[in-house]
Amino acid sequence: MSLLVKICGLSTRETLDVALEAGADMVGFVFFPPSPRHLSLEAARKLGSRAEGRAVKVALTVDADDATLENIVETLRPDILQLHGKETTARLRDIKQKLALPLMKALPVETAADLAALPRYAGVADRILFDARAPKDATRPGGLGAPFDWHVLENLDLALPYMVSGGLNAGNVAEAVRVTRAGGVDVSSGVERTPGVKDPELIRAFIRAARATDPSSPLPAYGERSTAQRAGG
Ligand SMILES: O=C(O)c1ccccc1NCC(=O)[C@H](O)[C@H](O)COP(=O)(O)O
Repeated sequence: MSLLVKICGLSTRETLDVALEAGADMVGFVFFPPSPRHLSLEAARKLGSRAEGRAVKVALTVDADDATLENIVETLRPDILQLHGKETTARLRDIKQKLALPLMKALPVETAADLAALPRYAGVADRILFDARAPKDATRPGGLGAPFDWHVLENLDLALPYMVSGGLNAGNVAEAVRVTRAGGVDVSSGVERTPGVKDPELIRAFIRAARATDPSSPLPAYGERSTAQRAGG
């Protein structure tokens, strides 16, 4: 199956269009006020309708309560929820039962010990996102532009679809895929000129570099599978 490419933290119509036209499979929208990529619900409504049917819409939240999630689902109409906080497996089951959407659980990685959390989440999440663990003094748990040691995942044997993120860019994405054998890649800082400001050429370069790692799919992978298939794995 071809590599899934996610551009995360999109917040303008122009850069969303660039990501969609360049063939991103997934487009991520951040709902976390301390983030420079945070979206208002009204902006989410507009960007969500623009992306409808053209890529998997990912709503990214951090330990959000039910009301916040319900508002996001109503306005963005996401295909999958990315839970990027300390959400427990019980909370994932609760969200699944209430919202009936696929869940991608972000797991912070610094050392191999961080993989201990994987078995319990693999039993309830639909996808796993391995992201670089944020420093203790970070203002947000992701989107920090720093990679983790991908070799931590080199012997991973996981039936669940998983993506890798953290400090990716056009220059290192091929190595990240080679070492981790991830089925998807996710980038935010690596396609920005300044935090929260996506750059069209960096978006295009990243997607080209990611596609080049998978000669079986020179074309954008999005058209090959339904939105639901991409969202759920
Ligand atoms: O992007 C953010 O601002 C963010 C804020 C709070 C929680 C998660 C966040 N991003 C999560 C993502 O999926 C990022 O794409 C991922 O962490 C990679 O980010 P980067 O290292 O900047 O490419």
